Amino acid sequence: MGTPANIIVGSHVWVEDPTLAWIDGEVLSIKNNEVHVQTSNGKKVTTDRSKVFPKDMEAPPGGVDDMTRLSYLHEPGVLQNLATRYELNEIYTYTGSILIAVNPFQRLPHLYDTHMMEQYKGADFGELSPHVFAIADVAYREMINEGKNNSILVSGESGAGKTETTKMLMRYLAHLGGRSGVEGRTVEQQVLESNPVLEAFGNAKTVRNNNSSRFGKFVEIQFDKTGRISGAAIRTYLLERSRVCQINTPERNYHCFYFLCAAPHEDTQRYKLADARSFHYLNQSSCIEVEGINDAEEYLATRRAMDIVGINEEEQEAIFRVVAAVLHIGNINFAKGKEVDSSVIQDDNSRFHLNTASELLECDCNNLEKALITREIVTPEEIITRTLDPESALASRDALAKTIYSRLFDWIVEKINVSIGQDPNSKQLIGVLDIYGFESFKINSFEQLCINYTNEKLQQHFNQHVFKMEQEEYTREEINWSYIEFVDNQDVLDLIEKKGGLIALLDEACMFPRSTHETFAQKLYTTFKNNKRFVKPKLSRTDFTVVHYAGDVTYQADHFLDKNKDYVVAEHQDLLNASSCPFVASLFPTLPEESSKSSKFSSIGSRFKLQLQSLMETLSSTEPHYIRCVKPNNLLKPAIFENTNVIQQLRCGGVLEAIRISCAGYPTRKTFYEFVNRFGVLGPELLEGSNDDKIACQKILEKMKLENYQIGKTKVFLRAGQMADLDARRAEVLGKAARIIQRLMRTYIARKQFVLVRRSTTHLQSFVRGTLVRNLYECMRREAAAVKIQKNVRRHKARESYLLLQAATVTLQTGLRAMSARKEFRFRKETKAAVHIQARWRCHRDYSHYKNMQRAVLTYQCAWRQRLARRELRNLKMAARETGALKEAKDKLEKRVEELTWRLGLEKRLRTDLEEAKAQEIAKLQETLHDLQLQVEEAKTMATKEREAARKAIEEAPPVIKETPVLVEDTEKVNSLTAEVDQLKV
Ligand SMILES: Nc1ncnc2c1ncn2[C@@H]1O[C@H](COP(=O)(O)OP(=O)(O)OP(=O)(O)O)[C@@H](O)[C@H]1O
Repeated sequence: MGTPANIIVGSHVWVEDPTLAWIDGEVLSIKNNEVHVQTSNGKKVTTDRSKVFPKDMEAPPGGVDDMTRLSYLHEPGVLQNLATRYELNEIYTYTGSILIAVNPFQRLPHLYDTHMMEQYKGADFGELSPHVFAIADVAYREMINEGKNNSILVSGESGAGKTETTKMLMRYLAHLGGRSGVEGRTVEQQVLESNPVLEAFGNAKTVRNNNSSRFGKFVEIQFDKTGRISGAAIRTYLLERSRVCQINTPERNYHCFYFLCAAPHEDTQRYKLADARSFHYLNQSSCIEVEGINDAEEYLATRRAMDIVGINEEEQEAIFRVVAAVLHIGNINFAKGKEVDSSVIQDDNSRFHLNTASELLECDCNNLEKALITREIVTPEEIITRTLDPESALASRDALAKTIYSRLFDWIVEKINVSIGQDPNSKQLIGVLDIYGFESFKINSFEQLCINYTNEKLQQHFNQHVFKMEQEEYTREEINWSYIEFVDNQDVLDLIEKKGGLIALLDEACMFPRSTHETFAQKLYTTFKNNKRFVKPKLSRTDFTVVHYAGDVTYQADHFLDKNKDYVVAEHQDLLNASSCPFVASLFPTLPEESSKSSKFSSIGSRFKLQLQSLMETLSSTEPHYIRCVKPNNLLKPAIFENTNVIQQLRCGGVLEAIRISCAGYPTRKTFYEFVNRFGVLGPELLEGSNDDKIACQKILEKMKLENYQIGKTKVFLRAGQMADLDARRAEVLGKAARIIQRLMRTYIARKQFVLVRRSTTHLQSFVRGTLVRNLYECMRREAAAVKIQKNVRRHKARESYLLLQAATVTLQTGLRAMSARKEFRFRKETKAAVHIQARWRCHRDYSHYKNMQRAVLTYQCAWRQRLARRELRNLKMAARETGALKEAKDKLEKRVEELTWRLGLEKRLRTDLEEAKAQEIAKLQETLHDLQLQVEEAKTMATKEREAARKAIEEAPPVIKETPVLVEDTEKVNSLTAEVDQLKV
C-alpha cells in the first residue's frame, strides 16, 4: 500500500503506535532514513522512513464515501476514514464497488425503513451515501436492464453482521420484486420468513455472536420477465454438527432446543421435556438463557414462520418430536457391561430417555439400544457383532444425535425450497451468499480448514473480479494498463483441492482403516515438503500450517479423520429407516446397494469441495457485488481505530488486496476539475487563457516533470507516491506564497502600527499640553478669584464696622432726643392735668349747688300737685263705679235680644202657614221689632259713642270725675225695652 512519499520537515504524517495502531504527527527532523515525529498525543517518536505515511490534511472532516477517493491509499488513511465515518454512524463505505459495512452494534432503523428503500430505488450508484440497498439496487437494475444474473457476496468474521446485511438485502429485493398489497404466503414473504426458521435450527449463541449462523447460505432469488420474484432456492453449507453434542460456556446449542424446552406446557408434556438444564446436550454450558432472546416467544414465532414457509402442522409436530428425541438421546448414559469391552444402559434414568427417544422416533426400543452399544462387522464369510465399550457407546450415541440433527436440518432446507418453489422459466436471478469469513483460532480443526478453503476460493474470485473492474476502468478511460499484476492464490487452492492435495489425502486416510491422525499428518509432511504454502511447525507431530492469503493458520490434525467421515453408521441407518414414523423414515431413506457401498467412501471434505465448485460455477456466471462486513473489536466506537484487528479483517475480506491492486496501477485518480482545483497553484500561468481542464492538467504535470502518469478521458491517473510528490511541491509553492503573504502582511501590520503609534503620540502630546495649559489657567483663575474674595471680605468688614458705629450714634442721639422729649411731654401732661383738675373741681362745685336748688323747687311743686290730684282722683273713682253697673245691664239685654230674635225666627217658620191671618200683625210686630232693633243699634252706637266719649273724658278730664245724666237716661231706656220684650214674650 501507499509508498512512503516525499516527506519533508513539517509534513503531517502517520506513524505506528503500539496501542492506537496509528497516530498522526508532524515531522520534526529527518536524518538519513530516520524520521523524528512529534505525535498528536505529545510524544516524540523516531522511526524508519518506510514506516511513515503522509497524512491528507485536506481530507473532508466527515471522511469520504469511497476509499479510492482518498488522496493517500494506505492503512492509516483507510482506518482513519472508516473510524471518522463510524463516529458519525455512517457504517457503510465503498472501496470502488466493494461495500464495507462496519457493524454498528445498535439498531439504526432510519437506515432501513421504507422511505430509505424508496430513495435508493433506481438511484445511480454513488449518487447517495453508501448503503446495502445501493448494492442490491445495482444488482437488480443490472439484472433487469442487461438480463444478467447477479450475485451479492457478503463476507466477514463471525459477528461482523453478515446475516443482518443479508436480511436487509433480501428485504430490499423483496421490496423491489414483491407484489404490492398482496398478503399471505407470497414467494417473497416465504423467502423472508425462511430466515427465522433457518435461524432457529442453524443458529446458536457463540462467544462472538449471540445469533451466530452455524452454516453457510446461498439464497438464489429468481425473477420473472417483469422483475417480480417468481421463485427461490436456498443452498446451505457445512452445518456445524459437533455443536449438537458438545458446547462450552458461554456458548449455547442450536436455538431450537431451548425454544422447545420453553414451549407451552402441553407441548413439552407431549415430548416429555423438562427444564433445559436437565439435558446433557444443553447443560454442558452454564449459558441457558440469552439476553435479548425470549425462547418461549421465539418458539411460537418459529412455528408461525414454519406455517408461512409451508411446513404444515403435522410436519412441525414431527420436526419437534425429532428435536426432543435428540435431547433424550443425549441423556442416555452407559456403564461397563459384564463382558470385556461391552456396555449397558447405565440406569433407570438413562433407560427412561432411551424409551422416550424410541417412542418419539417411533422405532423399536431394543433396536435403538442395540444400535447404540453394538456394531456389526460384515466379512465375506459372516456378519460379526461386536460390543462397544462405554466410551465408544457414547461416541455412537453422539454420532446418532448429530446425524439425526443434520438430516433434520437438510430436510427443513429442502422443504423450504420445495414449498417456495423454483421458477423453471426464470432466466434471471440474484444470488445472495452469506458465508463465514476467514477463521484463525488457537486451535483450528477440520471446520476451519473448510471455511478457509471457501474463503480462498472466494478470494480468488474476488481478486479476479476486482482486477477485472480495475482494468475496465482503465479501458473506459482509455489508458495503458499492461503492467498491472496481482497476487494469485491458486497455489493455496492447489494445495487444498487439487488431486493429491489436502482433501484428497484426507479422504485417502479416511478410507484406510488403520490410519490415524498421526499417519495422516506424516503423509502431509512428506507430500508437501517443498510446497511454499505448507509449513510443518517445529516440535509438532500432528499440526500443520497453511500459508493462506490472509495469513498463516496452524491446524491440529487430531480430529480431521473423524470429522471428515460422512457416512451414517449402518445400524443407525437401518434403525431409523425402519421407523414407523414416515417423517423419521424419510430422513433416512433406503440407499441403493451401489450408493450405500460408495457412501462408505464419501467424505465431508470432498462433498464440500463439490458443493463449493458448484457454487463457484454459479458465481462465475453472475455479475458479482461484494459486501465486506467488519466487526469493531471493542463495542466502544473509538476503539475501531485502536484495533489492528480491523486491518486484519479488511485484509481477510480482500479489501486491502483491492486497494493494493489499485495501488499497483494508478491508485490516485482525480477528475480534471479536482486536479486543477488542487494543483492549479503549481502553475497559475498555465491556467490563463484556456478553460480546458484536461490541457491544464497535462501542462501542470509536464511542468512538474512527472513520469508514468496517465491522462484518461475524464481523470488523471497517478502512480503511487506521485500524489504525495505533487502535494509536497504544492506545499512548497503554498509555503513560498505564504511567506510572501506573511512578509507583506508583516510590513503592512508594522506600517499600520507605526502610523497608529504616531497618531497616538500626537494625540497624547496635544492632550498633555492641553492639560498643562488648563491647569495653569485654573491657577490664574483661582488667584484672581482669591483677590476678589479678599477685596470683598475687606469691604464687607469695613462696612460692617461703619454700620455698627452709625447705628450706635443714631441710638445715642435717639436716646438723648427721646429723653428731652419725654421731659417736655411730662411737663405738658402735668400742666394739662392740673388745668383739668381745676376745671373738674369748679364744675363739681357749681353743679352741686344747682342740684340743691333744683331739688328744693321740685319738692314744693310736688306737694302742691299732690293735693290737686288727690282731689280729682276721688271724683273719678265715683264716676267709674256707676258706669260699670250700666254696662252689665246692657250686656244682659243684648244677650236677651239675640235669644229672642232666634226664637222669633223659629216661631215665624213654624207658624207661617197656620198664622197667615196674623201675618200682618206679625209684620207689624216685625216692623216694630225692626224699629226696636234699629233703636237698639242706635242705642248701641250711642253707647259706644258715649263709652268713647267717656274714655276721652276720663283721659282728658281732670282727676275729679263728674257724674253725667246720660247714664240715667240709658238705664231708663233699657228698663223700658226690657219691659217691652217681656210683653212680647207673653
Ligand atoms: N446493520 C446492523 N444494524 C444493527 N445491528 C447489527 C447490524 N449488523 C449486525 N448487527 C448486530 O450484530 C449482531 C451480529 O450480526 P450477524 O448475526 O449478522 O453477524 P454474522 O456476521 O452473521 O455472524 P455469524 O457469522 O456468527 O453468523 C447482530 O445480532 C446485531 O445485533
